[in-house]
Amino acid sequence: MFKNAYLEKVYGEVAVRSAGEPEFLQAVREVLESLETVVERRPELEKWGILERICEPERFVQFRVSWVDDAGRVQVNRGYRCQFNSAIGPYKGGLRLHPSVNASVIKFLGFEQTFKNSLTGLPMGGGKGGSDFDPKGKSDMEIMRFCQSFMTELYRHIGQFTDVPAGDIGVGAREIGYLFGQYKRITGEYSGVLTGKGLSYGGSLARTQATGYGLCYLVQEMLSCMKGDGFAGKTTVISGSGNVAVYACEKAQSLGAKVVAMSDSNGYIYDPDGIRLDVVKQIKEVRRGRIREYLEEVPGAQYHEGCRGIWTVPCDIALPCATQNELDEESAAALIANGVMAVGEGANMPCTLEATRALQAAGVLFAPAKAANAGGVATSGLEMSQNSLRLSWTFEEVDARLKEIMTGIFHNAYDASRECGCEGNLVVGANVAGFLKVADAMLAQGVAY
Ligand SMILES: NC(=O)C1=CN([C@@H]2O[C@H](COP(=O)(O)OP(=O)(O)OC[C@H]3O[C@@H](n4cnc5c(N)ncnc54)[C@H](O)[C@@H]3O)[C@@H](O)[C@H]2O)C=CC1
Ligand SMILES: O=C(O)CCC(=O)C(=O)O
Repeated sequence: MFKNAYLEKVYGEVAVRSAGEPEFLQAVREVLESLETVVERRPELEKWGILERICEPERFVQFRVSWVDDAGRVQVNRGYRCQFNSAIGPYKGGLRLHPSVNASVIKFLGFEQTFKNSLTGLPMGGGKGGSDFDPKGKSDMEIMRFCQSFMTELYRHIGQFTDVPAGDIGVGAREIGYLFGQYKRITGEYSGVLTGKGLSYGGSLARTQATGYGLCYLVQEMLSCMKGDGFAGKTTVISGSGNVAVYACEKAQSLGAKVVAMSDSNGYIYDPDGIRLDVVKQIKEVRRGRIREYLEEVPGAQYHEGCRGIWTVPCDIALPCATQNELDEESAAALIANGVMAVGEGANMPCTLEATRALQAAGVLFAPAKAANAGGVATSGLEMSQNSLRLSWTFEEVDARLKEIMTGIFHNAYDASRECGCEGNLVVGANVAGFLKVADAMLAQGVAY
């Protein structure tokens, strides 16, 4: 699998130590496969055990979260925080609430976050957390009690200078508000300990839009530099209908794309006239309903059960924005057969390794998640800066910085791919560029013995 013996050894050790953690091993393998030329050029990486260290979280906390439901019954969930790497700044990364959350998922997300945060150019280490709690169907009071109980343990592990969580799947402004309130209640401290906060208590303008907008800024730059093209006039398919998907749709449409399909975990809608985002926002952001309800407002659209079918919808640009491994080799084959031109990963690791390889081999432009969805955490970094300065920047100011950061990430990854001898392979480029900054900081900081 690896040409280089050091990479083979490191991956073998991780595979033994993390047996039973498939998502984590998938993420590690993808990064290590990108580092062949780097380890050849930099023997000090092996001497100082950088790869062994970078693949092992600095700290992994697992805890019980007990809370009382509306019927007065005690419920128990499992909470996690993985503090993966603090070489370039305090741990930073979201919290995910979803029944599929386990140690493997949290570790893969924390590992990816380390390199993604490095690519933003901002001083943030990598972390991730969450719980197997399922927010679907829970009342507002149940969500509040869960968040308060979760923070009652989490607060001792986080802080504005140590670890700054934010949202992810199942965690939006409402949950961040409950988490922040409980942190403040327990510690008596008013600080930028979380990002994605409401605007009335320290949140940043444009954080809500940032991941989706940022994805489109990077894809637009990739299309422009690598194909002399852009979103204008392109048929686009976006999976998911949560935070990332909704704002990717908004920006793609404003850049002239025609978005024809979106989905949730039950199925997808196809609207040949172009998705009406006001309807999707009403369903998802206001009513917290299901995507099939779109047909009540737009009877001319179609609804199909099952979410993978969305990749059979013909399109020029595909933006997977739902969850990990949602786009497999079969889906990639369908996209290629329909002439897809570019894929931009809005979700974390939405394409399987096989799907990524197939798309790249077919000459499809491919923007990997670490680069493409870094706009969310980059804007969280800007929220931290504003909190420290006790200032709020305008929407236009934050959006302009976001755009600059995303175009910078594209060029950084592109240049790194050229230096590695595989010009245009942004998977390799993003992994190498993200890795080198973290590795150099680890080398500079030494190893304790
Ligand atoms: N919110 C953020 O700022 C960032 C999020 N991400 C990633 O983007 C992805 C989406 O996150 P959010 O939009 O924040 O979550 P969200 O909770 O707002 O939305 C998730 C959406 O995906 C749908 N979904 C779940 N499983 C699905 C499946 N198998 N097929 C189709 N739809 C499915 C859900 O119904 C929901 O509409 C995740 O991978 C997350 O880690 C990455 C960077 C930043
Ligand atoms: O805004 C943040 O801190 C984290 C965003 C996130 O979870 C991600 O980039 O996957």
